[in-house]
Amino acid sequence: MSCDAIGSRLTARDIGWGPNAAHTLIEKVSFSLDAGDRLAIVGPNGAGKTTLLRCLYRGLVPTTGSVYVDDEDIHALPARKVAQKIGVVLQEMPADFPFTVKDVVLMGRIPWRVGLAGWTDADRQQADHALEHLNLQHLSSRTFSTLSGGEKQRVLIARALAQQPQIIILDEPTNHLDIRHQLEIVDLLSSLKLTVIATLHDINLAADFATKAALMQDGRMSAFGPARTVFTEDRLSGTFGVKVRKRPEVTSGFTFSLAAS
Ligand SMILES: Nc1ncnc2c1ncn2[C@@H]1O[C@H](COP(=O)(O)OP(=O)(O)OP(=O)(O)O)[C@@H](O)[C@H]1O
Repeated sequence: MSCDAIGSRLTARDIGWGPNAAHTLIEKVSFSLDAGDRLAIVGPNGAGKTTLLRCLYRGLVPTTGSVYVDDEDIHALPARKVAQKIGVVLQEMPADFPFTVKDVVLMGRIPWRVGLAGWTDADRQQADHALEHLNLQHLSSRTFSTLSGGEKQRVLIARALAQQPQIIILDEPTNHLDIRHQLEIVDLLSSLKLTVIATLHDINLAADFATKAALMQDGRMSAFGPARTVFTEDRLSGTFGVKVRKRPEVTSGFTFSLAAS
């Protein structure tokens, strides 16, 4: 079942991308994840986090460098093969989607479909399992576009799980969620054996969730490593230009305030 799937290794080597030769948005990004790692990417608005994610899931072809999943260069693989390995949950929500929740989750099975065959029993089981995992069974017949932002987000995560990927990439997955659902999603992602890569704006949530962390600043990955070594007062204040204090009694208890000018 989707929740028992094992993650893959992912290696990014010297990734760079820009809309044209004179304009680079990310440069020389290199890092390596072991199977089952959970990477939190944090950084200021416009630092290049989403652009990096796009290169990692083959949404953009990097202008330099390569991305490997278990030694296979994803940009040399057909899109369908990559979709069998990497599930993606993006920030943009389809606004007017005339499908039920169950239909949307079943769409996660498209990379596994053979020819024009309809959904198989295995497809339906995977979709049901993902719906259960996200506590969404009661919404399965609702039209997706009638859901709240938080409910939509959970459906899109269920769709990614139904895809049975080894790696799941999420762009600000807790954005639309209230605090309880934020914690539930982070808990769920942490309970998977998959390799997970997520951009997050909440540093404390990121510190709780991540085995590895990366700081992005001005298109560069300025720090990467075990979360506890990356999330330090000095590094965070240098990256965000704010005063950062760590509360010693809590593992992930950072407080933030504007630095005196
Ligand atoms: N196709 C593009 N052409 C030109 N500029 C772009 C393009 N895509 C993104 N940008 C710009 O590149 C910068 C980085 O964007 P990106 O979305 O990767 O940042 P981010 O770190 O994810 O930001 P946020 O935290 O605000 O979501 C931004 O200034 C953005 O406007």
